[in-house]
Amino acid sequence: MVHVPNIKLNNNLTIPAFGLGTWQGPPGKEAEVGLAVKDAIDIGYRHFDCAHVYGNEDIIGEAIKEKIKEGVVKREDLFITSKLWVNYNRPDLVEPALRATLKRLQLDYLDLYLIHWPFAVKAGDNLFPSNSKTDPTIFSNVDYIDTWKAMEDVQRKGLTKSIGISNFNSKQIDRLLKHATIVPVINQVECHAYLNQKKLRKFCGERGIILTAYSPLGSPARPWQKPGDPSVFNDDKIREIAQKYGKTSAEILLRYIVQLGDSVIPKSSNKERLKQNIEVFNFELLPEDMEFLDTLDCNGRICSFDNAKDHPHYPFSPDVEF
Ligand SMILES: NC(=O)C1=CN([C@@H]2O[C@H](COP(=O)(O)OP(=O)(O)OC[C@H]3O[C@@H](n4cnc5c(N)ncnc54)[C@H](OP(=O)(O)O)[C@@H]3O)[C@@H](O)[C@H]2O)C=CC1
Ligand SMILES: O=C1CO[C@H](CO)[C@@H](O)[C@@H]1O
Repeated sequence: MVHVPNIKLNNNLTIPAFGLGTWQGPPGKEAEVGLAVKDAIDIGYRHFDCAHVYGNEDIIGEAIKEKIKEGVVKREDLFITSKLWVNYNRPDLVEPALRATLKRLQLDYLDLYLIHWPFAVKAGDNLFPSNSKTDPTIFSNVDYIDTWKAMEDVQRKGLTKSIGISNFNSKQIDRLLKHATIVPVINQVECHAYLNQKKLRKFCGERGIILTAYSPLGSPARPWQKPGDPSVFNDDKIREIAQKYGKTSAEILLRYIVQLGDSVIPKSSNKERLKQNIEVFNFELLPEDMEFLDTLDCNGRICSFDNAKDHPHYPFSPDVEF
């Protein structure tokens, strides 16, 4: 069984440094995730990153239930994250949204619940509200501070062990901390060799917040990819380092994040790749290779949610450095 180290959170709980991403990019592939979760549990994965918007919490819930029933794991061995989608950021919708997630996952509590994005869209059950196919998204002006207060309430009620944020920038975190009673344990952000988040990691670390790195392989199957987009996954320089260690590019990219100290959540639905990915704890990159990988940073963000760029709580405006 693979041994995955834990990272200590600011509330003295821990998060496994490695987990499985469950966002299935291409539509129609939702069912694959059930098999992937079951394979992953057999391999030794204990940390699963879910979200309402991924549309597969029910399938993941079934897979987890099956593995608990088989006696392979107990609920308390698992670390399950989910995220509040932006149509439920209004404070009175947070608890019902979390309860619906728990129902789909067939769980009594989450280990971690995250605000998925700091901006909100029109409240209601439509995840992507717009007036027509060509119209832009209908946004709302819910303040993430008010959402956070409701997140604190659901933690107090025991519906989740910890709460955190995702896609928040440094200014938003500072503002949140001025109003928060509970400090977020995690900021889940895009992080890979083209966007290594050095400044945000330091900033969050000084405030007791750990980063979880999403799209650590550069999300090579993301639906909005265009031909010619830069690809960290296919970078020749990473391939060269991989050859030097007798590893794959994926292993080098994942080991890089692990050595930066984040929790990392690559997605795979392939049993061999699930095994390969979690074995990044059995080798180490030399300091000179870490330094070289640092030089590849080029602010290469791929998950930028451009639709929301004019929203006052959009996190990636050019006027905010990190
Ligand atoms: N908070 C947020 O806003 C966001 C969170 N996330 C979370 O982060 C997770 C990971 O990010 P994601 O965007 O999915 O992308 P990743 O960077 O994890 O890349 C996943 C892709 O890489 C392929 N892959 C995985 N392992 C290997 C390997 N060893 N060799 C070759 N190819 C490999 C997978 O294909 P295959 O399945 O065929 O192996 C899949 O197509 C998501 O699933 C989600 O849980 C992601 C985006 C935004
Ligand atoms: O986690 C994510 C992946 O999918 C979503 C869209 O469908 C993204 O917006 C999001 O941040």
